[in-house]
Amino acid sequence: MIIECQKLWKVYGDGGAAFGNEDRSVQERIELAEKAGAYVALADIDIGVERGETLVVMGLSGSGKSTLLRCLTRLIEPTSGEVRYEGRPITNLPRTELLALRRQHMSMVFQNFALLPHRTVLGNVELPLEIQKQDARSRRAAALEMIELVGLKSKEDHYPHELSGGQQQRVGIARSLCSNPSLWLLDEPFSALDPLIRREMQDEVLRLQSSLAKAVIFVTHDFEEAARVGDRIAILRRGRLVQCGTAEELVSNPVDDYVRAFTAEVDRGRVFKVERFMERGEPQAADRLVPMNTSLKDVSRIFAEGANVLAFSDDKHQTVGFMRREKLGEALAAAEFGGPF
Ligand SMILES: Nc1ncnc2c1ncn2[C@@H]1O[C@H](COP(=O)(O)OP(=O)(O)OP(=O)(O)O)[C@@H](O)[C@H]1O
Repeated sequence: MIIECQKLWKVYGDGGAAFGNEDRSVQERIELAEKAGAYVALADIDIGVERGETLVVMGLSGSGKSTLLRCLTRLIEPTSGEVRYEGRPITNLPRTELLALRRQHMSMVFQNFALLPHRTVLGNVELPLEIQKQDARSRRAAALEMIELVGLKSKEDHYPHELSGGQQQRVGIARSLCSNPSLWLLDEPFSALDPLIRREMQDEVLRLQSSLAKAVIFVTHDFEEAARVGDRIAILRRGRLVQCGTAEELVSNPVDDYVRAFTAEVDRGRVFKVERFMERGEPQAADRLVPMNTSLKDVSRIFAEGANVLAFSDDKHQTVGFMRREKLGEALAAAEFGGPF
């Protein structure tokens, strides 16, 4: 794991010590603390993210998403529990070491872009390396590379106000990646963008993640976004981790109505992979071979383009299943309404 926490609590205000009695249940401890006048923002959270993995954190406003992100980097000090970076506890790391760890290995993208208005694109992107006291030449080279990577080549000398919202967030992304962090944190990075640009930016994150393989924690309110960018989704409710799993698991097996409400509006064809609907084995003939983790929606598109039989492969490119065009309707109905498959 790049970053993980165990039994993480953040309790604000007076009477916080009341939660500390581990003989009691988590719920009792929350009630004790709140009776004593404290506010429990995070209660007993265990979670971690591996290299190359994107964990999405979701929950209603005030459920503790930003607090969790900040406690993991100790931008907010946890009240109790352990945080480990690459297996090493950082909960008691001295201030200077913590700062160095953050600068070198962690970075964050914010909802409001947080760019410096009087600096150019280049000036903004190279800032983290300037803080690390890298020499001007090498930081400029690294920043230009990042600017190109996020598709803003030729905009190096522009100022933030000369850019669209989407472009400004690309600058935020380039800046956050410039120091080559292992842990990439994105706190509702696209909420201020309109839906089309938002999708484009989600694709951008997917593209960058597939080549850079960071450990990513991505906070969002939007389940469609979570399903698109996340390998796993963690749902928080009033500081507690209610459920953590793939989008498909949360949609097909929500633990309670709170989780169900998050997934209710989602396009299930996009979330469900064809793997659960395909017939096992090899077809006699197929028009195309497609990975079995393709969404049912994308499979429908391929059928719509004229295919009659599709074969599906596992991650070793072996054919493991197939689907005939006439089975698609049944699969889509099962995805939407449940049923045999
Ligand atoms: N310094 C503080 N003192 C007391 N309570 C706080 C403090 N900071 C945050 N809180 C409370 O902790 C809870 C969690 O806040 P947090 O910002 O993590 O929520 P969030 O899920 O990120 O919400 P949003 O989606 O609105 O950003 C909120 O109820 C908030 O009011």
